[in-house]
Amino acid sequence: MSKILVSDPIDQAGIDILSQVAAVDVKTTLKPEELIEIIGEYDALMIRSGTRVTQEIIEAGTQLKIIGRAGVGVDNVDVPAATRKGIVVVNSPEGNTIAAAEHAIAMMLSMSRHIPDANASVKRGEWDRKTFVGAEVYKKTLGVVGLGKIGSHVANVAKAMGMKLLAFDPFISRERAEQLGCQLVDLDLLVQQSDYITLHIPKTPETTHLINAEMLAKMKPTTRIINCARGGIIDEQALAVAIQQGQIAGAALDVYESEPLKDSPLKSLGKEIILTPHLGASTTEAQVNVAIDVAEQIRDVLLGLPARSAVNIPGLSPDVLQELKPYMQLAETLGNLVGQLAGGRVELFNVRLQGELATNKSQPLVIAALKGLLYQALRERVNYVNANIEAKERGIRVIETRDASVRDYAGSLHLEATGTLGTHSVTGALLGEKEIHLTDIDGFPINVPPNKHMLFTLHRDMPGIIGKLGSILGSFNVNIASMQVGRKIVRGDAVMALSLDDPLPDGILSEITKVPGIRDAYTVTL
Ligand SMILES: NC(=O)C1=CN([C@@H]2O[C@H](COP(=O)(O)OP(=O)(O)OC[C@H]3O[C@@H](n4cnc5c(N)ncnc54)[C@H](O)[C@@H]3O)[C@@H](O)[C@H]2O)C=CC1
Ligand SMILES: O=C(O)C(=O)COP(=O)(O)O
Repeated sequence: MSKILVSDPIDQAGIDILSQVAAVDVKTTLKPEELIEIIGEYDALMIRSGTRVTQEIIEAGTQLKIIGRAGVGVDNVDVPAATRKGIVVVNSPEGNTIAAAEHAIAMMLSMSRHIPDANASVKRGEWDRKTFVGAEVYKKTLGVVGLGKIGSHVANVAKAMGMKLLAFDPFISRERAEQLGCQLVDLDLLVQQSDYITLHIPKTPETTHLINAEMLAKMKPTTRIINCARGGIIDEQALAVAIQQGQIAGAALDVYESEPLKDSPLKSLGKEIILTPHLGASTTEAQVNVAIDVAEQIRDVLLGLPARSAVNIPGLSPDVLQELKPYMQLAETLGNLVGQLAGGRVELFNVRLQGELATNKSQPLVIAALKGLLYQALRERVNYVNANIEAKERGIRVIETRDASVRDYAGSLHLEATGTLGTHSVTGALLGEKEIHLTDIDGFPINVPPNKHMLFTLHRDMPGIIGKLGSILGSFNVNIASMQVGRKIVRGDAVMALSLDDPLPDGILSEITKVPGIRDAYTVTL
């Protein structure tokens, strides 16, 4: 039975799903060295932001197949190291969007009305109404940095509160920003004009210290800044100085350069600053959402199915995946088959997406085909995550082409592998939405479902060949389940595809190729 380690607090709904397929250990107080020591036993690791999954942990996770982040940010996971080892990293891109957006709004209003300090003063027995005079957000300008899922919801709510909206996001179109009621501007203008600035971007090398002393100096003395995205996007030292010196009015932070926040000049500031302990995603609703979302993906991956929100498998969004699911197996089977026909080292791999598959959305099928192609060499070590890297390291050039005009089937795939031993091709399609059929081998039309054990021959179409082949297989005690000949012209070249009940014993191929008229024979195990 598989084993899953849950190393951060996860809602029980997620644990229940994981328990359907694996033994689940919940250990939420592990030190890094303790995690390294035990991770080798586990097939999957489920985390939140509390666990740093370093390269060292990934190296020690010799059985790991998947790391599930019950939330959005995967900056605490060494994703490139996981990718190199073929470990899928999944997250929950939308499960906590509303929670994080509402936290940002709550921070903005709490900061404007000094709610945390006013509350504390009443609880101390005071009744001080002068100190806590606040500011309204109505008709003020909110600058949204990062107009993705969370930033968009914040913009919608802020608009409803009567705020004027500026946005900075180099990857968002002007039309999208306008739809959200935001004027798209550059960061300089945004920081100069905003009364409130809220950050909703990932932490990357480009965004680290994006808000630094220089940026803070451009802000108005009345500006308040909110960071519910990632620590380190604001330079904390520079922020503390800017608040102390009255360069800006205040800040509300949920995330920090180093968590938990220990010694920091931010802690000694007064009512100008609000600090929460990374609570953006901490609502009952969001925790149920992300736990279920990620646990389902871990369960699926352990059952051999693809994940819907893998961060290190390109182009696999849930709706696309749903559409492509039946074709993924087709692509993988054909890749495996053509790899075995080609034998030797493959140098060029051409994947042609045909009919309704001839769209950009079908790109994951290329990876699935590549995974199939590499299966003979790498077995279980190749997966959707590392297939591209493995192909590159083996010097396999992958060419992807599309032909929407091929209409024999709704969608079909044509794979061609050229290697040290020559070129082979195979085409396949789905019948009745699920059943895989091989429709062409090396340019010869056939129509057979793939079988675990198969034999293909290239021969001259002439009387007696089939009989001779049958007797050889019989003499080796191999039972034929089905047989089909594909030919272009009568008595010309032909391909025979045989499905066998038994594996082919060693030595049988040389017997088969001795039959006059049989030029080549290939065994395939799928
Ligand atoms: N405090 C908390 O508990 C939570 C924090 N988060 C964090 O919130 C952030 C935003 O999350 P989502 O909205 O779900 O992500 P998203 O991917 O939907 O949006 C991010 C946006 O940032 C933009 N962006 C990327 N680089 C940029 C740059 N250099 N300058 C300006 N814009 C840039 C992207 O184009 C995208 O539109 C992430 O850092 C995530 O980790 C998310 C959930 C909870
Ligand atoms: O989803 C995210 O990016 C978050 O920051 C939430 O973090 P958490 O799961 O609450 O540790």
